[in-house]
Amino acid sequence: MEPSTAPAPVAVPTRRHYLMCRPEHFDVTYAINPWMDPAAGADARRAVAQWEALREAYLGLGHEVSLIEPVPGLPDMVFAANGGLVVGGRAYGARFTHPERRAEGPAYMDWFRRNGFPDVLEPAHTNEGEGDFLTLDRVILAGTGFRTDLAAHQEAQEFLGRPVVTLRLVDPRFYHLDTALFPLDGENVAYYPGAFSPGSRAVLERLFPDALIASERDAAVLGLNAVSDGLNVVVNAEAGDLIAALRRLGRTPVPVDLSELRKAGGGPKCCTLELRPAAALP
Ligand SMILES: CN(C)C(=N)NCCC[C@H](N)C(=O)O
Repeated sequence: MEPSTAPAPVAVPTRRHYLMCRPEHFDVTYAINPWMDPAAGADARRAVAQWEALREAYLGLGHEVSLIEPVPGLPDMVFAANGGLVVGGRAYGARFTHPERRAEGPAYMDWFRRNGFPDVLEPAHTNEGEGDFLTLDRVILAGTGFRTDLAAHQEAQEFLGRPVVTLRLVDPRFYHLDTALFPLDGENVAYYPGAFSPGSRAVLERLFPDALIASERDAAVLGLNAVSDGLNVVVNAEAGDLIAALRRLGRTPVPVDLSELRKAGGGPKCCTLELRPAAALP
């Protein structure tokens, strides 16, 4: 972890609205990323207990949490972040890469339409929602390389009217952008450089000269799959160096144990889709 020389900015939390999906049907029955081992499976009861603690953490921080009904036969549906991208009250739907998850896209789009987000774009291009689109005040950062197509970056930009900056992922362990980077607030990010192509690393250095640079050790426990409200950072408890660095930056880490969900390759952010109403961003 590189020490920060810049004075810590004053961190201000804002109240968020999250969508989550209880992992009632969670299991590891197929392998679509290097974290998944169907022979080992997973324990849905343990996953539900860990997920409940995550939901409690958000409620304890004063955030609103809405729930989508889990669908039998869709064990990865708990990873709500992949279900779409909601910015300015508009919902850009997901279109999953792997057939095993394809039915999740319409399920989430249906939820958006029925729950106050009628302006939904059914995507023409493959994209896995907030797994590969991370929203800051001025730009949306977008990952490609493993799941989300480059053409989806354009599609999201046109639909949402916000600049989308493409970042290329190169390490299969970090197959979604939100495994390798998270917004600390509306203007700055934390990331693991090894997950990105040289050109994308240069882009990140230009855009975020004061970024928090995370180690491979923290990235390898999905420490960067974290959720910040501007002050409080809900983060995998095993990411010790990252947690210490957040404290030094004046942030409040909120460690959680999602080790059961990590068996499918997910962490706190994967379980959390932010619903940004119109006028929530500058
Ligand atoms: C953004 N991230 C990392 C996630 N939302 N990950 C969860 C997806 C896990 C699922 N088994 C898959 O491979 O699609």
